[in-house]
Amino acid sequence: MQSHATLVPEIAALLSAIQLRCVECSALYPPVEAQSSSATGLVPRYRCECGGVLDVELEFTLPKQVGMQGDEESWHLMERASNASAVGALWRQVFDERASSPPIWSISTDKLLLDYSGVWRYRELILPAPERYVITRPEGNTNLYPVGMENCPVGRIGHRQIGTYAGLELFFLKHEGENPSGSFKDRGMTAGITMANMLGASAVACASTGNTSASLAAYAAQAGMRSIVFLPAGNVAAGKLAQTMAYGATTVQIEGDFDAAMQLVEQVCNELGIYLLNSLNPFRVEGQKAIGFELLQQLDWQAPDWLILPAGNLGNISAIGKAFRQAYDLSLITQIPRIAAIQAAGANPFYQSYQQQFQKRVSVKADTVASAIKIGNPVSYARARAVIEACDGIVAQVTDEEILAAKEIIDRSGIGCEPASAATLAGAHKLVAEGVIKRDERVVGILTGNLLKDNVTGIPQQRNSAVVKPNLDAVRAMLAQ
Ligand SMILES: Cc1ncc(COP(=O)(O)O)c(C=O)c1O
Repeated sequence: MQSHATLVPEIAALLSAIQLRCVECSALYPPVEAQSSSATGLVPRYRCECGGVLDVELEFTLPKQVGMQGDEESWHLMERASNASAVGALWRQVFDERASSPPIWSISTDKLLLDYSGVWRYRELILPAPERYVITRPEGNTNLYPVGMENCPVGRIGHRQIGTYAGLELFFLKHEGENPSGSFKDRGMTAGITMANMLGASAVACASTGNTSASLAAYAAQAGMRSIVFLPAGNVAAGKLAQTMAYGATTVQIEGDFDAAMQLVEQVCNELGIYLLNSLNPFRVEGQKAIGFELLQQLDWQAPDWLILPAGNLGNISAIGKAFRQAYDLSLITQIPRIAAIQAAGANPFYQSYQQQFQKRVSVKADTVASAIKIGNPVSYARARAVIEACDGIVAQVTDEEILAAKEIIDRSGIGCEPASAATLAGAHKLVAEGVIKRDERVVGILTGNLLKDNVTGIPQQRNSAVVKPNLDAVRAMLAQ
């Protein structure tokens, strides 16, 4: 990484505006520290001295041109207005203007333009990086499918079986498997790799159950950086492993589980000066906040009653919970959704801890068919716990059978998802049946990964498929069966 002296002034200024706060003890740190003994010059900080994880703090500034009807002075007055809803309206204007994808090539200036339609639509709330350092595919801008039951006023016929299964009248699924590498990880990765780029990193690394590694490898390739990934051998779905290797990552398959890989990568990065891009890195969490902002904007800033999502390493719940809180503080919304985190019963440390009112942190030996959430000692435990407590959220668990039953419904509706994502629908089904979520409440569920990531687990290999002779009689006979 670059030394402090060689950081360009605009990056040095951005870094000095950012502080990292420990989620456990509130200690504050700069995002990078100069260390003369280090061969790399600048040392990024991922943890507090007390071992706690860190959270980005940054003051938000509206872009100047927005809401500037009069002179600059009146704009500043407006910006400082005590009328919170007026400020909320200004932010909404910024995000609404950017939501439609602009041309990415300007003939008049002969310049490539940054696509602001996805994650970077919210750049002031995520990472106000100078444009030329931003590494983006672009990502985000994923669909929010209305999937409510029969009497739902919107949505496709084939999708209603999802709402019927959940027992929800107004239900939406946001498909994060529609991101460039096929999972929500791309949202955090664009922010994380942009920070790596600003710091002049030449190599990046992560531990992964498969989706982070695929995303990291894709973005590192784009940035011209080396990527090194640590995977639990034999526990990564073939599609994810194929992506990771095809994008050129050095792939270290360790004889151990994800939790062991996570411990190892942290050591390796600290010792060898490689930039760490797990969600332990607080800038990954900042990028993933865009899921929360985007779904609120897609609902015209009318917050849903509930958000449901699968929970593994707990980075995503931390990010979306933070986004909801910030959207509320900026008067973009008037109510904070409750969050339901769903764990697989065989990989349920967060659920067990929740059952004990979070009095103690639990870790387990994880085992589930949903390999993406096969995690026994989640890194973002403290962040996620704070989110659940602040939003009156809940943590539930579902069995592998419930996950696979829900996956079949999502797949057969034509939307499709990977096994871990189906925990969302399995959780909705269970929580509505138990009366925790009411059937007339407005609910958004997150589908975290694409169906093609794992083309084996939970996919009937035989149904509706047969090899026949190439003639009409054979086809007739087959269809009649
Ligand atoms: C498809 C999928 N769903 C859910 C998760 C869990 O997200 P988190 O680890 O942020 O809790 C992951 C994490 O790898 C994932 O890949």
